[in-house]
Amino acid sequence: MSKPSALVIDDERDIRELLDITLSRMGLQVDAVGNVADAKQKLATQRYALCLTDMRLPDGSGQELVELIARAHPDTPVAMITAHGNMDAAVTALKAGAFDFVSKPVDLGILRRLVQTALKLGESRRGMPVIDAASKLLGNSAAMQLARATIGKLARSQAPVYISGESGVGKELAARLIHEQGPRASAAFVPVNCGAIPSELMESEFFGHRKGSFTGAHADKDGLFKVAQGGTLFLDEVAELPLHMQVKLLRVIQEKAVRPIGGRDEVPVDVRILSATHKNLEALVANNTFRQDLYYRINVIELHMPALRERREDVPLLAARVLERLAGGSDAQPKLTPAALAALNAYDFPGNVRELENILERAIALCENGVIEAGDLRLAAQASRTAPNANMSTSAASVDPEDEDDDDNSNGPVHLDEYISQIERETIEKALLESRYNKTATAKKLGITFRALRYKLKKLGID
Ligand SMILES: Nc1ncnc2c1ncn2[C@@H]1O[C@H](COP(=O)(O)OP(=O)(O)OP(=O)(O)O)[C@@H](O)[C@H]1O
Repeated sequence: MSKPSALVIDDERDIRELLDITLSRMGLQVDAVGNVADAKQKLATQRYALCLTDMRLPDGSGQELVELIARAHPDTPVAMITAHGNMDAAVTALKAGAFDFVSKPVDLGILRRLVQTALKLGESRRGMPVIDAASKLLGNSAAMQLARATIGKLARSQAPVYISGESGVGKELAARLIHEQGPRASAAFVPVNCGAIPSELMESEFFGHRKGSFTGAHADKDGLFKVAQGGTLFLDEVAELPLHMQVKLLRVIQEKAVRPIGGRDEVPVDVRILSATHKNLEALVANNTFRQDLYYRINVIELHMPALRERREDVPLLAARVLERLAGGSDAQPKLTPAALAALNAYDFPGNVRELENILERAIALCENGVIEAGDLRLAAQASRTAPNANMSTSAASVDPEDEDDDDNSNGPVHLDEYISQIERETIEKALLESRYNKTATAKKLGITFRALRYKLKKLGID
């Protein structure tokens, strides 16, 4: 098999030579040129497995080359060599389609990893197993098809992606797919809920610590960046990062290196950062609770996951798959009556796909003979407390003939639901008080996950 080839564009002879030697030792055949015109000529005649370009060139800019390659040779990964600390140039290049950047003076360890990632992108084009995204991130609506196509493209880049969208829309699922479809798939995907780590433990959790660096540090501990080495770190609920951690994270992204607590040296890290929050991060930047510079760096590319009510046509497919999964392969899979399906189709789903899953799980428990009636969905009572569009929710409830006389029936199921909610609310409020409003401790006390607690707080309108 012929060697993969690389094109290096830098006007400094020393750097060209250094890159040439390093890449040649990695088994690449290297062409090294010193300006834009020569680079264009090479690109017109040969296919490259990788391009590395300097930012400032005598007859133009590296940015111009990045744009040209993204447009005319989209299969060729191009990385920008930036001046130390010039993240603005790196972000601009990533936005234009560069797959990564490396800053000067070039750290050879980081460069080697970058090259390996680029070569893997080539391998993935040559028949590595293809992930069927449509069977994981379900939905045939135009919005979901676009989301899946965007995810496929983002998987090829190393740029930080910020995934926005309401709670339960599938942000984590999207992040997993970006990881699984990309060159980092064989390394770890490490999701971390930034709201669930106590502020004082955060630095040690992220960066690790050395034995004896603080009371209780009985042994060396690897941080999450180390665990995710070569893979992806997914910062869920990134808005919950305290300001002191935001500063530290910014440095890591810039330097591509971490320093464990008590450690003397910085350790290079090769981790792609994906982040998400259901909060409006831009608004948090505006009121100074989230650093603008960090926002700018984690949000190089934004992927917006649409709310379920904006793609109602996906509800029947999602409902069918959830029922299938909950039935666990048994033949006695519960069925929705047409009225129940109509009620779901008209419902607003403030908690999105996660809420749909919860509704169906509860309906399976409530229904008789494996037939889910509209009343088993309990949409009306739930919607009156949570749906932003109460009219829509009421119309959903009216699809169910059984619910029509519920108002006159004080023993009816809606009242049972409210009674249960009341108990839930009291129990959660008591646990919150006892845990001094620490949500992680509250969730532990209640024996539920942090996410489940957050969902219930939202559902019950507890602030
Ligand atoms: N398009 C989809 N197809 C199949 N399942 C989905 C889809 N979207 C979401 N889900 C499911 O809904 C649930 C919630 O998804 P996920 O945790 O990815 O949402 P999220 O946006 O990260 O939520 P949060 O903001 O609360 O962290 C999961 O069980 C996930 O598998």
